[in-house]
Amino acid sequence: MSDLEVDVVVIGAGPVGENVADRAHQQGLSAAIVESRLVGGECSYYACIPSKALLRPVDLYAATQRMPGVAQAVSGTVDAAKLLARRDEFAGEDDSGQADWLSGAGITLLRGHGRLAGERAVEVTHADGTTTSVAARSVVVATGSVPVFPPVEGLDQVNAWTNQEATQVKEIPSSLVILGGGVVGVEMATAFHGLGARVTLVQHSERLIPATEPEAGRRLHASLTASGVDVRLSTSLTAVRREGGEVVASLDDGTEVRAAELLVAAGRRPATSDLGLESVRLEPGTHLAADDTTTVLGDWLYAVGDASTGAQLTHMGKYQARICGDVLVARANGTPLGGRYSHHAATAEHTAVPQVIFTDPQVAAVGLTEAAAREAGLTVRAVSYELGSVAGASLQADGYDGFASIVVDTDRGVIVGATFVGQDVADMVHAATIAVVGEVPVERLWHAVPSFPTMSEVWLRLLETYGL
Ligand SMILES: Cc1cc2nc3c(=O)[nH]c(=O)nc-3n(C[C@H](O)[C@H](O)[C@H](O)COP(=O)(O)OP(=O)(O)OC[C@H]3O[C@@H](n4cnc5c(N)ncnc54)[C@H](O)[C@@H]3O)c2cc1C
Ligand SMILES: NC(=O)c1ccc[n+]([C@@H]2O[C@H](COP(=O)([O-])OP(=O)(O)OC[C@H]3O[C@@H](n4cnc5c(N)ncnc54)[C@H](O)[C@@H]3O)[C@@H](O)[C@H]2O)c1
Repeated sequence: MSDLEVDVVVIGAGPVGENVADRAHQQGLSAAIVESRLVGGECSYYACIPSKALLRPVDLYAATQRMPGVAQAVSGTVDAAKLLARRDEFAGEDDSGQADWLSGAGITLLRGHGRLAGERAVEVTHADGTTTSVAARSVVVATGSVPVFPPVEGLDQVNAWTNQEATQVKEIPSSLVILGGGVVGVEMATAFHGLGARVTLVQHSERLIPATEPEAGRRLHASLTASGVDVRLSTSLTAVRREGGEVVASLDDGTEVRAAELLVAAGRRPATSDLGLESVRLEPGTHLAADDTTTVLGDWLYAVGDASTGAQLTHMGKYQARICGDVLVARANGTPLGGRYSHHAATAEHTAVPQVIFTDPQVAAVGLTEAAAREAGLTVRAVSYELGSVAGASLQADGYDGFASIVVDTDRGVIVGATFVGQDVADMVHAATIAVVGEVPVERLWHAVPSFPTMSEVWLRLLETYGL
């Protein structure tokens, strides 16, 4: 006999888990959610929200420096204490508001560590050691991810920062070494450099943000370097030690870098090691392979968000969550599941994952890069255009540096990928997302006239460059 019986139990109350529980509950299913730390998850306290709260003032300041007449008005140094206080307003480590929201929504919150205990069963271990057993028609894993520590000598002995210490920083250190030039690495380099730290970024591959178009990494590299960040490409950290309070990082080019702190931003792994996966014959520590309906096993085990094989982004996790909630409801009601573009298939995971990297320049992209499209066997042609040559961009900032590119599937005449790099491009990617998801023929896009003088005029230039 279980302590609690519900239609659905979700393990992990990050943004993704919360959305599954809410979506299913709003359509009549009883739902419980298990959380071992803070309701709201990594995103709310240690990732998306605090990082963007740190980055926005840096971004704003950079923009003023490209505007004669304003640059002089905004002189002096950034008041880091005020910015950290503002960050705390967004991402203080208090989840009472989110917990209240759950209870107001009628979802049962179980605080503790959740583990699968066989099919359709979850055991929750609370902080005081007591347990609650939950029986559910469906179990959803939404446990998120944790940082990876590469095998570097001494790395586990220097109190290295992860994204948690970086985003919750109480005082800006005088200097910071960052291991990893992926998304976390470049965003945190931008934030900490802008807030006054001397930053060294170590990346073992030959470019920054390697998953994006190569030109995006090149422009970002040039900009970070010009602003004073010491970027070491094709370089690995071989050993690290603390000496007199400082971190001493030994690099494989024979040099050493000294800094007050070291941030590890070398990727993430799913938080599935201690989840009882062995009780249902799944491999602990692996990403849970979910199909397009978010189902992992039979009609009862589901996975969404960073713990699953989907994209590691909040908006994509929440998209999977909406699909998962609707699949749970359909199965509970005996309704057949719909197809590719129904509410029951996370189709965009394959074709149209958008992402914005909040650096200076911003990098906003959706769908496939040219290389990824070719690897997928598509026949494509990519064209690009200097954003600074568009009237809207040159009005936006003096010396505007940026570019846009589209990847066109020439067999079907539709865009399968787009990238925008430059100041204030974040919101431009959604138009591209609509074009990719809608599979709008480029001939039809010719009639989507961008307003003058906006940066979206680059769409017209891209289509002209393509040959329309
Ligand atoms: C520095 C940084 C910045 C980022 N910025 C962005 C951004 O700007 N935009 C974007 O889209 N994405 C961003 N991301 C990625 C984003 O944070 C993740 O994709 C998102 O948090 C995934 O949500 P989730 O709900 O799957 O997992 P999480 O947010 O990690 O939540 C999982 C929750 O499950 C709980 N949990 C884990 N195991 C158990 C268990 N066994 N029992 C009970 N509870 C458990 C955890 O305590 C946690 O609260 C960023 C990531 C980092 C590191
Ligand atoms: N704005 C956003 O959307 C945003 C912001 C931050 C994070 N995120 C998400 O969080 C996830 C994790 O980000 P991340 O930056 O930790 O991972 P990542 O996989 O994007 O980047 C890690 C980088 O570290 C490098 N690296 C790994 N081991 C190394 C080593 N030993 N020495 C030197 N370099 C090494 C890799 O080459 C890689 O480029 C990403 O998948 C991303 O989607 C998104």
